[in-house]
Parts: sequence; structure tokens; C-alpha cells
Amino acid sequence: MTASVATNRGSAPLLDVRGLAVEFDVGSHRPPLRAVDGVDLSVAAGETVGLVGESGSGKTTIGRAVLGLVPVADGAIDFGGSDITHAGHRQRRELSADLQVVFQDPYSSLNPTRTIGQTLRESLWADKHLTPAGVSERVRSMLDRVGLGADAERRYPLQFSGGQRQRIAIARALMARPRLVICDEPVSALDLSVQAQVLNLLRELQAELGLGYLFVAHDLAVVRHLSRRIVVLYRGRVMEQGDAATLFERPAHPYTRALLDAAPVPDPERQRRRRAAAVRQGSASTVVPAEACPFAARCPHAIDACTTRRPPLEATPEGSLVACLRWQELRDGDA
Ligand SMILES: Nc1ncnc2c1ncn2[C@@H]1O[C@H](COP(=O)(O)OP(=O)(O)OP(=O)(O)O)[C@@H](O)[C@H]1O
Repeated sequence: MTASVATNRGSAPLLDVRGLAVEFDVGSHRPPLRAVDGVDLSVAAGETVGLVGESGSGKTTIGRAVLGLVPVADGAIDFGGSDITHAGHRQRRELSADLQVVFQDPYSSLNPTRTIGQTLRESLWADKHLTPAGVSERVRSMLDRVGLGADAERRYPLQFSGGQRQRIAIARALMARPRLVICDEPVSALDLSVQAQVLNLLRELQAELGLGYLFVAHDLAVVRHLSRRIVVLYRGRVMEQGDAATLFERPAHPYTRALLDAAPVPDPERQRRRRAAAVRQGSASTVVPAEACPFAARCPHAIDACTTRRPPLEATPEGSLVACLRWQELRDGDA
């Protein structure tokens, strides 16, 4: 059973990514690095899709491709029914109200020289219908909604903690009432107790506003907390994707199992070392042959075929999609 594409069930997707490939130049004497290689994924209105994988797996690059921040080498990206794969400046400006992002680092993502009020107002630049009073009302209600008082408007980013800054970044992303927010590790720079508050806020806002989230994270526990569906990436390719509960209870890919075995990693220092090691392991110097499983070199179950055949995404009886030549044997306990 080979699945052609991996999509959400039901309604037409808000974001539809097909066969996405992104390449980076890594020097004149080396082939380009294929950071994202043939990825299919979709996000429906009001849905959260989690994108997980260790450092260097291409999660951020997928988000950046959707936002038009890196060129697409191959494949297509549709948003709200329009092809935005190679959207120009004008189409991007029109999209900016509907498609927003919350970055990982609340310390660098806010301009330190602008008050919070100025930052929030700026994100409404494209809305020509709002009166000045309407803008002020939107700023006040958004600050209130993310749990900050009205006095926050006159203050500067430096006067806030990391968690508060991430609330401000969320408020900024939601000011123009987007339909999809790319959340790129939005809580990984925060203390554990603050992480839970910010995640709850994201969940409440989603329920109220019907937002779709493409939620990028290392931490599977964080993704599970929020996502209905999860896409597992390794070296730019989808290893497995499916409904969150199935993926956690019956992971079909050896890489997904390895990720689950490694989680959770509550110690931030250990997490940092692990990420650094993963970056080294997945560095641009090791090119994955197109006709191989990228995980073969690390997989305890790899056979010769794994180094010469690209595993297709196949549907499991539970409805997940898995790219492993041996998933069925492994599940049946034959390996
Ligand atoms: N601008 C760039 N130029 C060259 N290589 C890049 C560039 N951006 C990303 N890469 C490479 O592309 C691959 C995927 O990177 P990406 O940041 O998307 O991974 P990630 O899964 O988001 O990792 P992390 O969790 O550490 O952010 C990595 O090998 C990275 O080194």
C-alpha cells in the first residue's frame, strides 16, 4: 500500500505542501545540501500539525519555505487555495495578514527600540480599514488576551521576562487575525513552568480564533500537548506521519521509536549538548544518497536494501504513513 500524499482527513487544507525540496549552496566544490527533500504535509483550518525531528532535520527550513524566506527548489506550496510557491513581493504582502510566525527566541525577535504598542501597531500596517481608535482597541484587547496589562503598551521589550516577551510575540502574530501561524520552537527558550503557560495560551487562542498551527519542536512532549497530527522528519525527509495518539502508542518507524526513547529531555544543558551532537551528525558534509533511507546509517534494523532504495511512504492499518522498508516485519516482531 503506497500512499501518494499525506493529508489531513476531512476539510480542504489551509496549507498544502507537496513534494517540497529546498537546497542550500555549501561551497563551490560540493553538491548543494538538500535540506528538505520531497516533503508532503498539510494543515487544515483550526488544526495543529506538529513537525518534529532532531536538529538539522529541516523543520525550520520548511517553515521558512512556507513564509517565502528561502527559495523552493522543487514542489509546490498552496495556501488558502492559492499557489504561493514562488510568491513575489506583492503576493507576500497580501499574505502577511493571513500567515504569521512566532519564532523561538523572544529575546531577539522583538525590536528593543520600539515600545510594545508600536510593535503591535506595526503589524496592522496592511489593514487600511481600521480607524486609529480601532487600532488602539485591537492593541488593548490583544494585550489583555495574552495576559498582559494595558500599561505594557508603553514599555519596551527589555522590561519583560522571556515568557512575557513570547506572549508579546504571540500578540504581534495575532494582531492581523491570521489563519495560520508557524510556531517555530515557540517555548524551547523558556523555563519549563512558563512553557506550559504559553502552550495553554496558544491552545486557548486556537480554540477561540480557529487558527491553524504548523508547530515546529524538538520536544515530543510539547508537540503531543498541542498537535492532532505529527510529521516526523529526518535529514529533510518525512519518516512517519500520523495522528498524534497513534504515533506515540504505535510508532512504526525505527527513527520515531528512537525519538520517543530519547524523550523527554528536561535538562536544558543536556538538551543543548544533544542538539549540538545532532547538528554535527547531520552536518552538511554527509550527503544522503537520493536512493537510500537517510536513517540507514544509524538504524539498528538496516539491511543492504536500506542503502540502495528510497522507502516509499506506506499506510499502516492505523492510518499513519511510514517510510521504512521493514516497518511491517518490525511490527510483527520478525526483526
Ligand atoms: N541558510 C542556510 N545555508 C546553508 N545551510 C543551511 C541554511 N539553513 C539551514 N541549513 C542547513 O539545512 C539543514 C536543515 O536545517 P534546519 O534549521 O531547517 O533544521 P531544524 O530541524 O530546524 O534544526 P534546529 O532544530 O536545530 O533548528 C541543516 O543541515 C542546516 O545546517
